[in-house]
Amino acid sequence: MSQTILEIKDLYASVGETTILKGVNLSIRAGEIHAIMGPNGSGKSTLSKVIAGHPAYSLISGDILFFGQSILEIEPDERAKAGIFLAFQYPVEIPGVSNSDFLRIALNARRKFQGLSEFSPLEFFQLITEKIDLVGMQESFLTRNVNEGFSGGEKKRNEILQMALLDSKISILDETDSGLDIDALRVVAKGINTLAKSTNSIILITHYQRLLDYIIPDFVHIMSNGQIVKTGSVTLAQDLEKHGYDWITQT
Ligand SMILES: Nc1ncnc2c1ncn2[C@@H]1O[C@H](COP(=O)(O)OP(=O)(O)OP(=O)(O)O)[C@@H](O)[C@H]1O
Repeated sequence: MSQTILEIKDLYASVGETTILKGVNLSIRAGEIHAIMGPNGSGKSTLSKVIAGHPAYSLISGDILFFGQSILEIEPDERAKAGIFLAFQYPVEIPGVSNSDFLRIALNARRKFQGLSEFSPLEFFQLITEKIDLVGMQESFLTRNVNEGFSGGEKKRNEILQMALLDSKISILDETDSGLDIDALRVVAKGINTLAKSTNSIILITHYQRLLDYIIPDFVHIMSNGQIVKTGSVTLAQDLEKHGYDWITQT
């Protein structure tokens, strides 16, 4: 059986006085793709941010193990360098920083952590020109400031470009499909499928079954009120599309 990359044990987390995650359990092995669906406000993004170590969220109890080691005391940037990647639902703009510099610095920080040599700007340029093809992005996006003036869909592609470069162990893609037109959805899904390997794992947070026509998950989880209330195969997403979330609470 393949190695467990991420294990979430009975996780409770809050924002201020409000408890949002109320006992999440999830285990993800190498080579697996997991989709997380669920109604608005059920805690999907919160779960992704807690895994990444976002400082706005406080852990109440439970644990998050990455390759068997608790990461609760590890800073967000160290989690990223160790191979936890989060593609944001709302990617941020960084004025004054070119996309190319940002991506090179992020990649070199990860490589340094891995004990690998850092890429020079020229070496990086050769690598990035291969990777932009994967997400169907034009070279001109590299010299623009990070996400500044990018359309919604372009920002999402840029997140997948980061994923392609960083070669993380677990990539959490929070509503990467929202804002993508039909052609872009196909391109991005193809890119994600290319990046899915037997040595890494992917969590797709999505509202739409159509994404799962292109990227077939091994498991579909439904989150409701801060917990995973149902787990199944891709047919669970198809059933949801037909019957809506009320069907879950009635079954
Ligand atoms: N920083 C915050 N401050 C206050 N409330 C928050 C914060 N982050 C999350 N919440 C609340 O926690 C609940 C869960 O939010 P979350 O974004 O995790 O849901 P979601 O399942 O991802 O929703 P959606 O499908 O709409 O993106 C919501 O009620 C939200 O308002």
